Amino acid sequence: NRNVAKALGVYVLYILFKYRSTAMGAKPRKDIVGPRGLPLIGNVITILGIPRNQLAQHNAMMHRKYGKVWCYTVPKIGRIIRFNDPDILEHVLKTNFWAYEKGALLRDNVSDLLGQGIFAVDGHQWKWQRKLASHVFTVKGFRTYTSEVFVQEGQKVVDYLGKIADQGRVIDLQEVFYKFTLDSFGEVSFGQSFGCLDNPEEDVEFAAAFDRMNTAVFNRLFDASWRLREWYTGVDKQVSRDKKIVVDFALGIIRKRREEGYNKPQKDLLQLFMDSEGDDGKPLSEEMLKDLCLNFIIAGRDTTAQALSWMFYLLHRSSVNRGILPKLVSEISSSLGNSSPTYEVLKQMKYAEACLYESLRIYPSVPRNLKICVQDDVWPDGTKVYKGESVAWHPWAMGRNEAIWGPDAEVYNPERWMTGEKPSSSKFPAFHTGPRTCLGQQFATVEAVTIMSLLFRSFTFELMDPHTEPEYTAGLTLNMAKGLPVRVKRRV
Ligand code: HEM
Repeated sequence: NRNVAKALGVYVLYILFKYRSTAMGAKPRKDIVGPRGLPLIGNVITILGIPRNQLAQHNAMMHRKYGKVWCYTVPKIGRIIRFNDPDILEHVLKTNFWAYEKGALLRDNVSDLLGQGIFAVDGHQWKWQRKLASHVFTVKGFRTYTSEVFVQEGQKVVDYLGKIADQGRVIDLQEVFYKFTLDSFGEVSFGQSFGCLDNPEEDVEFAAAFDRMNTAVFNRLFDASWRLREWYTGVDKQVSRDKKIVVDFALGIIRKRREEGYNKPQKDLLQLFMDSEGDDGKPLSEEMLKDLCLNFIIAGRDTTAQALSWMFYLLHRSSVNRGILPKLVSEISSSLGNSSPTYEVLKQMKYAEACLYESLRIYPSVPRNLKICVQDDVWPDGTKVYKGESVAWHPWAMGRNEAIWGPDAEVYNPERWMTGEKPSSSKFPAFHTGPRTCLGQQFATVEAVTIMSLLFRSFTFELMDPHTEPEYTAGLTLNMAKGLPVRVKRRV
């Protein structure tokens, strides 16, 4: 009837007026700057128009235009407030930690890959997993065990690169680092390597499946209708197949361990978790053991391999300060000589650590991040954040921000880390900060310093293209799209 039609018309006009420049559902706000959006859909068209591998650059450009806090709106997610400031980061990730969560939307998008593991969950679920995992990392002997694994797997890389050097071949160093970190993780997590370095020229099924899932999951974060898209394109079937490969692998190892028991002197991650209790005082379920181990592999494999790749790029690119590499090589030879690296010696190699962290400042393996506000909040600069709004920060943009790092922010200068006063984790958030800070920072640092020591002690490297910055792939982490082709020579 006419009255209903009239009421509907008025309602539509009201909605169109209310959401004239924001996505439907996002609270319209005049107190915060950002690009004007379209009625009902907000800024979604602009966002989708940004090439996925240019998100970091785009975000840095927007901060230059709008300052340290700006926002946009998209359907389903609502308002996303972006910031680029250590004080705000400290507030969001530390001071007012409980006011922000990863949220159900993220959990839903990534559940195929992360299940109910530590990375994906919030609140009580996260708290007890964090407590358990933190305990495992401080178990006596775990550090020694892991550094022995790094040396053992690193030696395989040295043997392989020796052959490549003798053949005069060009090699993708990033791929070698992926194999090294995955095999090391296999040993550390499950007491068995994935075998990538035993036959480095061949693909390993687990790694290939894992990589495809990673890409599929990342693409979901940009697409509210991903279920439909994946069904239409058949990606859903591929994801199911890949998930089965990854999950069967992990469950197979867990079941075998249950049947055969464990009698090695050093416990791997799986055994440490199997010997622990859940928050209900009972042993962990198979499902939880699988999620925990897979979350650790996800956390540590790509991040560390990429950090190594970007560091090798920065150390060899044409614009590098020529004094850095000789200083690093000299520290390696004076600390190690010809002996095998040990945890204690590696921890003393401060210049090697500085080279790694300086690289992570410019190329953080996790370049962007986002949380959902679950309690209204006010930031130190006065910005109001309402429940349901998302907040996002960009370690990539923060590392290049002159207001944070000074006019030479874009220069690779490990000396920044040698002054005795380390930058706070809010200024350098490559490993996150606050209660959810990375549990594997020491692990990753020792792993990276081990492999770089072994490699620089035996080889020299030459980039095939030292003048061009490698392109990134669209992904949760900063992968080089075409790898890092290098020529390797034996050091004379
Ligand atoms: C260069 C290497 C690494 C970088 C740059 C890095 C960075 C990060 C970042 C940014 C987070 C926060 C992610 C988020 O919650 O959104 C994180 C969390 C985490 N990382 Fe790392 N990570 C590295 C290596 C590792 C390694 C080797 C391990 C394991 C041995 C590890 C274990 C974890 C775990 C368990 C968490 C989750 C902590 C929690 O939610 O309470 N990471 N890492």
